Amino acid sequence: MTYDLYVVTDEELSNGHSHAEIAKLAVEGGADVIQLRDKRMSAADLFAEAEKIRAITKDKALFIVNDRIDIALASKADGIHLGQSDLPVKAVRRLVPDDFIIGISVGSVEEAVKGVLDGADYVAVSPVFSTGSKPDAGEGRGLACISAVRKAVPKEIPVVGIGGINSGNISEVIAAGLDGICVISAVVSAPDIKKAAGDLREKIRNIKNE
Ligand SMILES: Cc1ncc(COP(=O)(O)OP(=O)(O)O)c(N)n1
Ligand SMILES: Cc1ncsc1CCOP(=O)(O)O
Ligand SMILES: [Mg+2]
Repeated sequence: MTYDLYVVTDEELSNGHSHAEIAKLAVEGGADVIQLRDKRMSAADLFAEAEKIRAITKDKALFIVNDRIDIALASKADGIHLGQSDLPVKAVRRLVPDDFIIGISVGSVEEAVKGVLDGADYVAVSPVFSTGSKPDAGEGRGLACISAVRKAVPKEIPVVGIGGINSGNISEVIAAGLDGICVISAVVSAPDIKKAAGDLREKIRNIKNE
């Protein structure tokens, strides 16, 4: 299981694609992880997209649901992504099977260490750079935060990063310590989602093999 290329869906930032269409094209391009993220859909509509994405990702990619443990469990997703203002990791850990993946957004070493102690399976430095894709994300934490978090958490815990990452800065974020990169616009807003995912994944693999 790898977190090399982690694609977060966003219908509003795509050129007319549904979450499931984005997921299908990204998986065809080689995405390792798909996160369903939508702050506006009804539970019924979100569940319908989640079921489609579960089928698309089966045996091909991990499927993570943002924020919503009800949708994640009901759709048999592989895991959930939680932020600092979402349900606490400890509370969700009590609800889910042992192999269920819990990811946590972190903006500091302290949040990363606490997240792992509470039971998170991966940490996401968030946001790495400032981004227009999440207006309330705040200021970028920068490369120093990546390096500090990577040093502070056990090597078995993947450290990914999100926010303003694209083909032009992958090298530096991986050099700083990221195990995988999470993107919205670099894939979802591209004219050819499959090609954008494929190009990014190839670049990540090449950098890691250098
Ligand atoms: C992989 C990944 N990292 C960070 C986030 C952001 O989570 P959060 O801070 O809870 O903000 P919202 O995405 O819920 O607006 C994420 N979703 N995925
Ligand atoms: C969901 C999320 N969480 C922190 S930044 C962000 C948005 C990332 O989008 P982009 O890859 O387009 O900067
Ligand atoms: Mg959240």
